[in-house]
Amino acid sequence: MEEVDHLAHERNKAQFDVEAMKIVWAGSRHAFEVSDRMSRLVASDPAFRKDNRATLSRKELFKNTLRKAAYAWKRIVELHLSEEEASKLRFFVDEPAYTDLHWGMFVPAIKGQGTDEQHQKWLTLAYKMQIIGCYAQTELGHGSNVQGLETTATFDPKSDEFIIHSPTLTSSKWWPGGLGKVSTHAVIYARLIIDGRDHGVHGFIVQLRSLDDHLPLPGITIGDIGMKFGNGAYNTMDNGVLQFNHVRIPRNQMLMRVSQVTREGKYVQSDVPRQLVYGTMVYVRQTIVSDASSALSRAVCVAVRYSAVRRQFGSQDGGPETQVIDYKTQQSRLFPLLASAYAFRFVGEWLKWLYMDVTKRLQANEFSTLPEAHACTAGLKSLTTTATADGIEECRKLCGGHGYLCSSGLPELFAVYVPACTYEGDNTVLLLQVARFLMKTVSQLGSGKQLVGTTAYMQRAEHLMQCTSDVRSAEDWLKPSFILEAFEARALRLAVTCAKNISKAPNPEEGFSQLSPDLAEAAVAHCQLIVVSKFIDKIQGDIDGMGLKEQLQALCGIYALSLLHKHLGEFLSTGCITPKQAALANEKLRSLYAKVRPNAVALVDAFNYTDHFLGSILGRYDGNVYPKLYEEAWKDPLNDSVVPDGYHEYVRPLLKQQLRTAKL
Ligand SMILES: CC(C)(COP(=O)(O)OP(=O)(O)OC[C@H]1O[C@@H](n2cnc3c(N)ncnc32)[C@H](O)[C@@H]1OP(=O)(O)O)[C@@H](O)C(=O)NCCC(=O)NCCSC(=O)CCCC(=O)O
Ligand SMILES: Cc1cc2nc3c(=O)[nH]c(=O)nc-3n(C[C@H](O)[C@H](O)[C@H](O)COP(=O)(O)OP(=O)(O)OC[C@H]3O[C@@H](n4cnc5c(N)ncnc54)[C@H](O)[C@@H]3O)c2cc1C
Repeated sequence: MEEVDHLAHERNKAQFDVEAMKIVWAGSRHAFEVSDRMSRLVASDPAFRKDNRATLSRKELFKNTLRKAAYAWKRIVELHLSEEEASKLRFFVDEPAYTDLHWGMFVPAIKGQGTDEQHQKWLTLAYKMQIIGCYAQTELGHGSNVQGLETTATFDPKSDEFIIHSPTLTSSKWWPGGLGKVSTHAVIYARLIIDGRDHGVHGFIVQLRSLDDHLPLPGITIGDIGMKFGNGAYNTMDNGVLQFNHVRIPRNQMLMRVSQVTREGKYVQSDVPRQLVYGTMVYVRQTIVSDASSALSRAVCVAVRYSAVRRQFGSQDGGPETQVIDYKTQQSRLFPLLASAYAFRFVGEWLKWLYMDVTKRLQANEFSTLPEAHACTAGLKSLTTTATADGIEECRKLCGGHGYLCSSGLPELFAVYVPACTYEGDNTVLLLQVARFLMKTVSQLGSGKQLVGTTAYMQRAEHLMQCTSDVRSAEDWLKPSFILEAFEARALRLAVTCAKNISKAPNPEEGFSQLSPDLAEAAVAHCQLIVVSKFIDKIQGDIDGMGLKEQLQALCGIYALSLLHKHLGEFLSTGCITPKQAALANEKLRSLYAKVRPNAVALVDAFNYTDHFLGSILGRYDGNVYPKLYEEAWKDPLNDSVVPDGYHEYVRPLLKQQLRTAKL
């Protein structure tokens, strides 16, 4: 039977070259080709099927994940895939697994904090998966407060070993992914104790399980911490609990790039900043920003396609009803999310560049850009994951009742995604890190210190503190200079107000604590400015392809002006814009929605997602939603029999009783 594209009429309306946009979305032609090839490889292989996850029991689900991870590794080896290809393949398998932590944290922790010798020994094993590792930092009693960790690593000069110990219940490692059932090794974070002196938290490589029978080594207790939010979802991951009872490891298993312990038990701090112990978190936070654009774009792809398929009301003379995507309210909820998906993509690209740049500098012992890299990764991780988690849920609502079905793919996407607001740093805790950085920067204003990078705008404090916007028409709001000035003035004024209020407190720490809600808002304003400015930079760079610039300009305008609308109170109360200018911004926003409307389906096609990856009947490429939704319902195990199990025990007696009552 010939396949019908129910969305063809939408695709025909597109005013830009979708194939060219796919390259822009992917970052380069090469990235597009790798991504396209790997997604098809996964989608065409029945071993990677994932449509049954919500109905499997935890044990079946977990075993199935182990099977897929092993099979993925087999394919990676057989096909001689590069690191880039392998990581894309795992991405498209689309199932949280111990491998995420092995490749995503264990390997980077050793790479970033280990010495050359340690790389040689441990990375060689890890790259071949002859050992499997996880990242065990968080404890039952302490997650956000890394300095508060309780696990100890006490140096024993007699045997040249560290003794790893969990002194309390709250010091049990708790949460690390891959730990519960699979990892053979871990990078453990513990307090280094030498001769009774506490040198703070350091990383250690510890073997947890035997490589022969997988049993925990003596002195080690490990298990899974139990079911998590949602069916399927993150329950494919064995987040674990771990306790040590005086476990001995050789001295050379402390990660010694940042500081060393000598044979004699001398603690040596190199000139590398201590904060590099936190380096793996900086790396992962940076990857989380790109992942946010992937998760949000996926939800938006489902919601846009389905909104074009779904019709409600407005039928005239027996004609079709209105596509829900044509309702302005639907557009005002959906298009800012579409714009955010693109915005996060571009800021993620930039952040990756920033991270590489810092890494290069660190290698050359140049540490000056580390605080900014920390503030940017922490802030953007927080901003993008909060917006993405909220955005996925909004997309589910945008799909009406059918969005609540697991077959829409959205409940599972939300359940898998939402812990990103917590892991790798709670989002509020991270915003307060940005705020600390901002307060430091504000305190340097007027000192003659040259501000660079993402705080360079503060250099123009004198102007930004008193300027009023020159916007006179709705059209003016499309000009990058007007948008940037409004966002810069708002961010700076919020930060400066916080600094002034802190200075009134008895001491800075007390002031910071009292003002922390305002500080978190100032941090959000600063981070939104970064996203807006990187979007503008992207558009001002080289972009080839028919109509691409126009579409991206419209999306950038939607991103910025919808934020302006949402945070209007801040823009008005800080005097950055007038109520009249706010009304003009809203007028412009409406016209941008109209501009994007005919291109909406093509703009989500540019993400190049296969139906396998989307995992959503509502988001199917061909828009053939109703027959497939109907078909899918019959696959539910509850429909295996017409009369359900339990009818005879629990339903029939009730009905009989009612019959007797009725006869009375
Ligand atoms: C909140 C902080 C940052 C607090 O750090 P602190 O040293 O106690 O206190 P502070 O006075 O605020 O900071 C001291 C100083 O350290 C700086 N700093 C802090 N973090 C970094 C960094 N990463 N890079 C570079 N610099 C950093 C701060 O800016 C401070 O600098 P300053 O003294 O002001 O110049 C820290 O405890 C932290 O990062 N907590 C969050 C814990 C976290 O993210 N855990 C992640 C566990 S792994 C995980 O969740 C994996 C999930 C993976 C998955 O499944 O995908
Ligand atoms: C799915 C998942 C996977 C994980 N994987 C790993 C892993 O692989 N390895 C690992 O080591 N860890 C892992 N974690 C742990 C994770 O990193 C921590 O949960 C996270 O850092 C938050 O810490 P917490 O749980 O202690 O939150 P808490 O700090 O207890 O937060 C609770 C509340 O207190 C607030 N709060 C805390 N401190 C402050 C403050 N100073 N100021 C204002 N408000 C504050 C927070 O905003 C939050 O609202 C994982 C967690 C999850 C959910």
